[in-house]
Amino acid sequence: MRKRIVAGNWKMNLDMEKGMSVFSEIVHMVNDERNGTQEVIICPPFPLLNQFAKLGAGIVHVGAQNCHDQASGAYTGEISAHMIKSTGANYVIIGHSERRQYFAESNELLLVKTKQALANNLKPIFCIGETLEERNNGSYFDVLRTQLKEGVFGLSEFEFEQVILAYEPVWAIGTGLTASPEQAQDIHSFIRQEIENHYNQTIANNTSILYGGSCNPGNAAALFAQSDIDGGLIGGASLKSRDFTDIVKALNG
Ligand SMILES: O=C(CO)COP(=O)(O)O
Repeated sequence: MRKRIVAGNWKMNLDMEKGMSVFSEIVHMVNDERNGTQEVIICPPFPLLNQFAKLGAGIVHVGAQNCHDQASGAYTGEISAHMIKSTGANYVIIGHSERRQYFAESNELLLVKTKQALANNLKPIFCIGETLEERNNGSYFDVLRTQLKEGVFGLSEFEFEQVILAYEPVWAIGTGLTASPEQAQDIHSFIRQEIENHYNQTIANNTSILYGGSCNPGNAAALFAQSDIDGGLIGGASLKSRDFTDIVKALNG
């Protein structure tokens, strides 16, 4: 059976002191709310990974927000999947729309990054999503299909089984405009069908597909009640311990 997951993406927010304080609160609160079938993950900026991996104590897991596509070498300023793993983190977000947009990351590059992550025993949280223009001009199914086909569908079955997918419509990220539960379910069921077409039904049924984009304590329960939505990838609301924990609670049903 697939896992239900809530992951927080802190993006480039909070410093060491504030980050430690919010994360400690989250660990404490999630410990009280915990339900063994769920996975709770926080993806802070790189400098916080090691401290958080220790503090998380297996109650809240830790992931990075990006990794480099090469194992090591002369790439000033970059961080490898191996380095991330060595901090105690177990996850990495790959292909967030902000990376695709601001750092020109292509589907092909993201496939290489995903392989690097897997080679270092990091679970990739692979993001796909359409822009507002693509939603409005009706090309979004094609866009999502291409992101899957040129990206994660380049993995073997064995590799793909380690991947968590996240559907994040770009028009819903940080805008307060959430996809309705029906709109999101529609896309999630399309993604699951694409997985079945490319791999098989068992793999499709076992893949966790998270929704991301202005998810908050007020709308999380309705989104998570959809049959193909297995949790959320949370931006802004993951920076507030109470809001984030309320979203974790919404996953309990
Ligand atoms: O980009 C996101 C998570 O990766 C979503 O961000 P918001 O929840 O702030 O819209």
